[in-house]
Amino acid sequence: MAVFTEVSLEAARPLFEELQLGTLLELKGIQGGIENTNYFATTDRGEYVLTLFERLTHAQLPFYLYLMQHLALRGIPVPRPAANAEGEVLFTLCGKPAAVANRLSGKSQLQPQPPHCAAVGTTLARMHLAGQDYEREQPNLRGLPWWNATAPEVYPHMDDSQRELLQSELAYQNHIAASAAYQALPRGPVHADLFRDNVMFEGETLTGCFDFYFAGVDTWLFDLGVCINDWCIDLATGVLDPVRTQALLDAYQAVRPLEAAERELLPAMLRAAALRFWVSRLWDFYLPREASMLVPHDPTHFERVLRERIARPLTLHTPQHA
Ligand SMILES: Nc1ncnc2c1ncn2[C@@H]1O[C@H](COP(=O)(O)OP(=O)(O)O)[C@@H](O)[C@H]1O
Ligand SMILES: N[C@@H](CCOP(=O)(O)O)C(=O)O
Repeated sequence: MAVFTEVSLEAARPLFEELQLGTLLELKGIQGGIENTNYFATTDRGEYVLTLFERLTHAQLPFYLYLMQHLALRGIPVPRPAANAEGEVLFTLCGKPAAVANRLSGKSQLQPQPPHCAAVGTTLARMHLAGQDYEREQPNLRGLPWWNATAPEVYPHMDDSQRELLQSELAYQNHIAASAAYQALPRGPVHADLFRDNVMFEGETLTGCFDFYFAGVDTWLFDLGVCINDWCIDLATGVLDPVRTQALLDAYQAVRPLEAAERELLPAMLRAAALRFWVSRLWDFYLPREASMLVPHDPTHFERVLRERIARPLTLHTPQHA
């Protein structure tokens, strides 16, 4: 379910009028999603998505919504939040922060093939470059400081071998983060959660990326690691599929070739990306927030991925176009 707040046509109509999106004809609750209330909205002008934010506050949302607007204006396929005459994109509906964006066509590709991975690589690199001149600042709130703060909360729930792995990986990532090579990595606003379920395709054409609510400023390489760890793996084992990995990396590098330091640190960032989702899944699993509607994902998946990245670091091949 993903309609936590019921919205009537009458309640939503004034917002669509203010946004000059036409007369609202239909609202249909979207069943996917676990965090927000989402409706497909039909007006006499087109198809939109109405989102009521159930967790994020009015103060937190502008970074994400204006980032989506910034990227959409630069031709990146992301939902563009509709603005009123004053340029505002964040509103209040039924007592919740709310926004309206265009509806993306297509559907998620949950069994990606090399062309899908290549499309993700191309779009990710274009997104990174397009975000360079975004002016709002917010760190990745699920970055190293959060992992360091959260690990002690989950240690009591782990067995010895898991705790040792988490402790040693955190020590390794703190060491990497302090290095000159890491600090020189290019960075900017990153999606930070561009998993299979956050991208739409029509056939092999990528039609949109959505769910920017974990975005923040971080290294572009970390974002690349997040994508590879989801799009290019065998989900049962966590093992990287060499063909899909190469397809994603080649496509990314055809738009933005990796710098020498990035090539060197990619194995470390693949580990960082696995650690990030292992920690968040452990936290969601063992310390569910009161009244949370979130259904926790399996933490052992990313424990497996992390062990795999440590055991078999990725070796980079020369890109096809070089
Ligand atoms: N702009 C959009 N265009 C088309 N479908 C969308 C759009 N935004 C969200 N959706 C649909 O709504 C579902 C839930 O959205 P998501 O952002 O993942 O919600 P949640 O934040 O609750 O997890 C997605 O799986 C997708 O099917
Ligand atoms: N991709 C994350 C969970 C983030 O939730 P989302 O549904 O908002 O993308 C994970 O797999 O742990």
